[in-house]
Amino acid sequence: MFASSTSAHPTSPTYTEGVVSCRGLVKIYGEKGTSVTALDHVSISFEESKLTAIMGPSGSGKSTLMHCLAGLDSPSSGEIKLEGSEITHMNERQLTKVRRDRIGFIFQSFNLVPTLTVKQNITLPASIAGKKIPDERLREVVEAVGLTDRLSHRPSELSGGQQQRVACARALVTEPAVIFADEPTGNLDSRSSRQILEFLRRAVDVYGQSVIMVTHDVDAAAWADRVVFLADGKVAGELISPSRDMVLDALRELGHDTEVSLEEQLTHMAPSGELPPAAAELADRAKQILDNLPGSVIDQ
Ligand SMILES: Nc1ncnc2c1ncn2[C@@H]1O[C@H](COP(=O)(O)OP(=O)(O)OP(=O)(O)O)[C@@H](O)[C@H]1O
Repeated sequence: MFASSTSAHPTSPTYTEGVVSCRGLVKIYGEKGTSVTALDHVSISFEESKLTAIMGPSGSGKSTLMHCLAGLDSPSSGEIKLEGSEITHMNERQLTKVRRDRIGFIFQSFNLVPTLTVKQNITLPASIAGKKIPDERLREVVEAVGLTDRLSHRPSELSGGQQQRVACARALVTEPAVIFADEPTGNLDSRSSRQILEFLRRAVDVYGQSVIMVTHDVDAAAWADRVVFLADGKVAGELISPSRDMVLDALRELGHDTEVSLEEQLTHMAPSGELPPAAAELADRAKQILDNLPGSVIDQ
């Protein structure tokens, strides 16, 4: 099943130490009898200055992996290294410092402070750490997200896309070792999603940032340098420099094609008018049901 990583077939990732890596990571929630193994011996490494997408069906462990790697949740066993330092045995104070100084977060729900202005939101993590962001750096990042004329606005005065751009600027401004993005485009329309993905791409290509993004969105994944697939708490394969079609094929090969909604497939229907697989299957099923109905029902 696994072939060349530049084809549509996902390959098994090899383990080498990157900006973030984990080895033998296990996360079990709950007590014996009712326990859930969310991560089942995951070993994976994320290279510096790359945009990596993590995909997989609901419940496959994507958020758990991201939360463990970011020091927001503690694994049951295994090791996690951030920039070469083992974080699994750090105490809460050390972890807080690592999260504050070396990690940027972008969440689906933006997580902005409503009473603060855009500028204050962007500089908040640095202010809490008692650091001043150099004016030049702030100007550069604010310009990159296109918010120069919105700095004194409150989040409620911004669109969803603009709010997520504030969250992106906040994550980037302190130049963290890695930015974790949990479904960063999940709440956005396609235009705003594109702006966020363009921004994340630039953060990697221009600023050399490392971004790890959980997504269900095939289009978002196609912006990544690498897509890692999870299934049942395990790494199921990966793609390097994937196209949208490669991601779709890999999801199908891994048996995850239910992740691609019919609506999404219809949006990308081939110009020839050919039905995408899920729509064709649905049409077939509808036809079978109609064919098997008694004539009187159809005539009514
Ligand atoms: N706090 C928790 N307590 C108990 N079980 C949990 C907890 N968090 C996650 N799980 C379980 O762990 C498994 C992995 O969950 P996780 O949220 O990591 O999956 P996911 O791939 O991110 O899913 P989704 O795409 O739906 O967000 C699931 O079976 C989930 O029910």
